Amino acid sequence: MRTERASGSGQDDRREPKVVVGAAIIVDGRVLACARSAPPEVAGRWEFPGGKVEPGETDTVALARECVEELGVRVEIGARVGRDVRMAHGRSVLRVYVARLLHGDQPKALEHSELRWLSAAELDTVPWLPADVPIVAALRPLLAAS
Ligand SMILES: Nc1nc2c([nH]c(=O)n2[C@H]2C[C@H](O)[C@@H](COP(=O)(O)OP(=O)(O)OP(=O)(O)O)O2)c(=O)[nH]1
Repeated sequence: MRTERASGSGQDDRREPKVVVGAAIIVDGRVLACARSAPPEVAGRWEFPGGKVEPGETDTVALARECVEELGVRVEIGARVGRDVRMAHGRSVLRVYVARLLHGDQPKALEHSELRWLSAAELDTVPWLPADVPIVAALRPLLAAS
């Protein structure tokens, strides 16, 4: 007989995965790629700016907050890029949206070690985090068309 495992908080392990949102900020056919500075196991890998959706936040609110915290920019969030990608043994998913810079804001590396604007042809020139790879593939035709 199958028994349900419970976590320390009393919730069972089949609850919805936590969502990490990322922003594919596109300007003139290039997307902003960001090199992680921490923690050590992912430092030097590249990602989309973003982070965990906190309780009570929508994806859009979380992404706008993270773009201010990490880059100092205001963004408008658009369409999804690719599908949710499972991470951390299925306990969380990565969900990426197209984003547009507002009010002439220019991204600054407030938390990342480096920022680069990559064209479709340059997407493979940086080592992306594993979960980002299928999303980068979905992004390529969008960049090429823009
Ligand atoms: N932001 C972001 N995180 C990603 C991407 N791809 C990927 O595997 N991740 C992973 C790395 C981290 O384990 C997790 C997000 O953690 P985070 O540290 O960015 O989130 P956060 O800003 O909310 O962090 P914190 O408040 O818990 O410190 O998702 C991506 O493209 N963007």
